[in-house]
Amino acid sequence: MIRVVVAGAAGRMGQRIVHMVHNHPELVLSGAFEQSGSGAIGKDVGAISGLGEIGVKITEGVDSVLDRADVLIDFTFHAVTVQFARRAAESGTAMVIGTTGLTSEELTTVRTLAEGHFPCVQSPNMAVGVNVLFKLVEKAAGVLGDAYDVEIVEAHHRLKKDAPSGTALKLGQMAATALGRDLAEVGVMERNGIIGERSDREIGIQTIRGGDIVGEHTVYFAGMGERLEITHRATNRDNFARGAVLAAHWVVSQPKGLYTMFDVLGLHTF
Ligand SMILES: NC(=O)C1=CN([C@@H]2O[C@H](COP(=O)(O)OP(=O)(O)OC[C@H]3O[C@@H](n4cnc5c(N)ncnc54)[C@H](OP(=O)(O)O)[C@@H]3O)[C@@H](O)[C@H]2O)C=CC1
Ligand SMILES: O=C(O)C1=N[C@H](C(=O)O)C[C@H](O)C1
Repeated sequence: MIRVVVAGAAGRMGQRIVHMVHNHPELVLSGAFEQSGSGAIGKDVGAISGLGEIGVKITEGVDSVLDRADVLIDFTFHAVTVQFARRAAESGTAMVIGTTGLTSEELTTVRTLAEGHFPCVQSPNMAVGVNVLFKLVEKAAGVLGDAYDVEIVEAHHRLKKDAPSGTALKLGQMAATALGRDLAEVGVMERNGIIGERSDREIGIQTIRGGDIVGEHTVYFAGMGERLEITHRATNRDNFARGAVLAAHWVVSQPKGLYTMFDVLGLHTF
């Protein structure tokens, strides 16, 4: 059995991952933790996540459980993800990182640590449908080329902390790369006032936050006289959790290095 520890186990994603790990025939939930001060510490993680008691208590901090982990699944907060990656590097523990909002410096740190010390799957979206969307957008941008304006709109629940979503940024990167552009140069994340005409090369990424929207992404390829729109809508979090659990099962038998869901799902050549 593969021993899985879940970080942020009482969170929205943590709870769904606990469910999926608990019900997986080849995985065992060997630990679940929250940060110091959390009201969930000491409680049975099954009771918190709606499974009923399963005999695994939520403990305090990564060091309380890391020695019980073959793989650590992290859906928490960008700054702590890097701390967990440092600890995983020391112990050689595999990781699955779903947390978004990492700065480019934090992403570089995670990459360097993983390449030197442990296998890690990192993706801003673990859902199969979204990973297919990434590839469709890459292909569509490559075929349509500069004659079509690329605009991305994402919508999420009112409690989300980062914007734009990690998924929207990756969609922007996929389109930018296919068009030979650099998203850091051409990405436009806000428009307000007398901004003038749209430039040919910009890629717009706009954000909606409200209510309990789980996660929606639309990519527009707007041409003169026609428009292609490709949308993914998540209606619950199980798609993300299922992908994270698939990645956890896959990553434990990989050599050290940083991987994406394209590796897990075999989508590189799609
Ligand atoms: N890759 C993907 O497929 C997906 C990625 N995400 C990303 O996952 C992240 C989490 O999302 P979500 O579950 O909705 O957020 P939540 O806030 O519901 O869950 C995060 C959990 O992590 C806990 N946490 C924060 N700091 C620590 C720490 N130092 N140690 C242990 N636990 C900690 C939080 O505790 P506290 O409440 O005390 O802060 C909380 O319980 C976000 O970055 C989101 O964008 C979300 C869905 C899919
Ligand atoms: O915070 C969320 O909820 C989600 N975050 C991810 C992101 O930032 O892309 C993925 C998903 O859309 C849900």
